Amino acid sequence: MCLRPYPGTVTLIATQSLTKTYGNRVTALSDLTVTVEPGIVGLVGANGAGKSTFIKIMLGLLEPTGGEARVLGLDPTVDGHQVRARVGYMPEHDCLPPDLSAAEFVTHMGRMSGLPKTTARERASETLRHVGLYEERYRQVGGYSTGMKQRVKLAQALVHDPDLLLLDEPTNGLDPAGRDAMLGLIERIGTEFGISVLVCSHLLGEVERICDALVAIEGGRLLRSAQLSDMTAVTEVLSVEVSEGTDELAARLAAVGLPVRRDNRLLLVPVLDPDSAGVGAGDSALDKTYDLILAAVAELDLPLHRLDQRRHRVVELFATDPARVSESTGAGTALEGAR
Ligand SMILES: Nc1ncnc2c1ncn2[C@@H]1O[C@H](COP(=O)(O)OP(=O)(O)OP(=O)(O)O)[C@@H](O)[C@H]1O
Repeated sequence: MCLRPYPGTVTLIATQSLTKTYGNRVTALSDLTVTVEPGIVGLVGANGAGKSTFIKIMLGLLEPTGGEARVLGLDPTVDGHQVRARVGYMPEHDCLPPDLSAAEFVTHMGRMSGLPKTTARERASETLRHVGLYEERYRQVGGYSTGMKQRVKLAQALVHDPDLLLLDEPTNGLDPAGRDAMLGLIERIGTEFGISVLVCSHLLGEVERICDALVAIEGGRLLRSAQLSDMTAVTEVLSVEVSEGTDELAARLAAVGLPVRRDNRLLLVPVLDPDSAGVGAGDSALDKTYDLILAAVAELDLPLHRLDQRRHRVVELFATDPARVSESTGAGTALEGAR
């Protein structure tokens, strides 16, 4: 695999009012206008949000019913072949022939992408080594674990050395160790090999771990597209957690003029208004707020567990129905579909 920088100035994906309706009944994508720049980008949304539909349109496998799309400057509805020559695709569901070895299958996919026979064989070995399956490459795929099958799916997407990888729920079915390994691989593909990656997922924790930017969709509509750092910018609220005496501390903070809101074990304290009486000239309102909290904790002699400036969370972008947000996956917050 050759080392190279991201194809810097090329916009990876651009859509204008992209719409896809299935059979005049289900609108999977609705008037979606978005631009995706090079890097590792997360396409996040609950199950049924339209992520797979988006990927299939980008690959030229589905026709949109309205609007336009460009992938690496190409129109997938007319240049599907050229798009697929430059883009690797890892589908969500199991699609591997059980009676072929990984080496045979990945070589075959390389041939399908137009590589000559010997090159395809060499590239298959190299790619399988890269995903950690070199020793096992002559075993039949049917006997592989889920984690190994996911790696074969990743290898076949990489075999023709694409400029862009489209990965649909790449950690599907993996245990925590397998998930970590897969995320590590995706990160290396982006950072070491300079291949841009669009990762579709309903697991916010995962994409937050490895992505530079996120495109968030809900019900086929764009919620937001931005750098991850912009989505998790600091707020004007401090979080305080003490191991005991939370009620006492809340009362003391209120008494010194800090309005407090309780969120389970946390006390949330807005940063003082810079013009308020307690903030002297030369003091920053933030420092003053920290000082008042630390003084209250010290006076009450409480064990301070945490004190920091609260950040926005990506999950705040999505509908706040708690039934559709679950923290129980081991991969951070998961967005649950409405269906
Ligand atoms: N071939 C199809 N015919 C009819 N409706 C479809 C078809 N494919 C998808 N849909 C519907 O379109 C909507 C978007 O589906 P899509 O698979 O793109 O979402 P997704 O975000 O990828 O979800 P998942 O992760 O569950 O696949 C859903 O309501 C889905 O039921």
